[in-house]
Amino acid sequence: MSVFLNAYLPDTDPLSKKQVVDRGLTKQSAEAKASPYKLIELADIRGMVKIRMPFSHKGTYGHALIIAGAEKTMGAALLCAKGCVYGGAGLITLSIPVQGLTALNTAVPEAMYLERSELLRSRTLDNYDAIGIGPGIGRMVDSHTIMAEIFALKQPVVIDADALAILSGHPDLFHLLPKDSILSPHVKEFDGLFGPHKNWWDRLQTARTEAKKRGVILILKNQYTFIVDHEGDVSINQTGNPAMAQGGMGDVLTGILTAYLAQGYSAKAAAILSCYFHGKAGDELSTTHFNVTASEVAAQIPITVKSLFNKAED
Ligand SMILES: NC(=O)C1=CN([C@@H]2O[C@H](COP(=O)(O)OP(=O)(O)OC[C@H]3O[C@@H](n4cnc5c(N)ncnc54)[C@H](OP(=O)(O)O)[C@@H]3O)[C@@H](O)[C@H]2O)[C@@H](O)CC1
Ligand SMILES: Nc1ncnc2c1ncn2[C@@H]1O[C@H](COP(=O)(O)OP(=O)(O)O)[C@@H](O)[C@H]1O
Repeated sequence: MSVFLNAYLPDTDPLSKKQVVDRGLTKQSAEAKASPYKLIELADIRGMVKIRMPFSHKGTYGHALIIAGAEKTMGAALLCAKGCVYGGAGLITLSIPVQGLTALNTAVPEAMYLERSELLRSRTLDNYDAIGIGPGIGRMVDSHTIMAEIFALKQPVVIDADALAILSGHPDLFHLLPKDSILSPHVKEFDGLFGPHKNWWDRLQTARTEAKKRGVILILKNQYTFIVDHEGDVSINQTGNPAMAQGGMGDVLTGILTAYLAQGYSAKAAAILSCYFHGKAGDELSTTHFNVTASEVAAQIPITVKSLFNKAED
């Protein structure tokens, strides 16, 4: 029986009711009329995860830099760092305001610290395999200059939360965004970037056009999260549940995304795997928890990934 796109949207419109969704990312690709809308299935995920190899070491899994946090939103930075640690990056450095240093050393001792002022020192940014920026940065001093320096590296970067707001206010900067970057807006952030939309169908069409035009991955977050790629294809993530509707959940996702990029996954694979495991971790926790915290989701990630290799069911 066919599945239609409207089942995955929170509102109604006439067009999504007619749009068929393919089950699985590759099953229909050989057919002439493959749908641009595809459900992410467990079998897709199994084929994408790289196993951890004998003799590998921390250097094998990449060095991630997270730029996050402000005095009153240091929690966002710590949650993002936790997402990155549990997401499996080999080394993690967190650039936060100095007031957060004790909290960092206490809550996430695996992560190293980089002074904000160091970010603009020559060649500092060259030391990292992946950079994620945004959770809780608020009105970070020098944000425009720092983002311009990061973009000048011409490497994919993960952009979330307040960094999206900075892009919304600076089209010149948005224009410089490196190809293969990952943007992870929720609906309000998405409309902040691209203007208001009358419904989710329209929003998805804008996402497809913009992702193609800019050569980036757009992760439009919701109960069902849409991962829109450079071809304008939309991978629909089905994991996740309302127990996860709590502050900081997106900050953890940003950390996981940065961890997967640092580990050498393509931007699209990083986006698909991160969204799948983030939601799946929340699903596993919700079997015993009425609501789940962002910290718990982060800590569940390695367990969720490991269980992929233990279970044969689909
Ligand atoms: N512990 C910490 O330090 C934390 C720090 N954080 C950090 O703080 C910064 C600002 O975060 P923020 O929550 O104040 O603003 P933002 O996320 O833009 O929301 C504004 C309004 O948009 C809406 N809305 C949001 N999501 C939606 C959705 N999925 N679907 C639909 N609507 C949605 C909602 O409006 P409503 O629908 O309630 O009218 C909401 O009130 C940011 O950097 C973040 O990383 C947080 O992560 C929390 C933990
Ligand atoms: N009802 C839900 N079902 C599935 N996933 C959810 C639900 N509510 C929130 N999430 C997930 O939690 C994350 C929230 O991100 P975001 O709004 O940026 O949070 P924050 O800014 O508090 O970190 C997204 O990944 C979203 O998919």
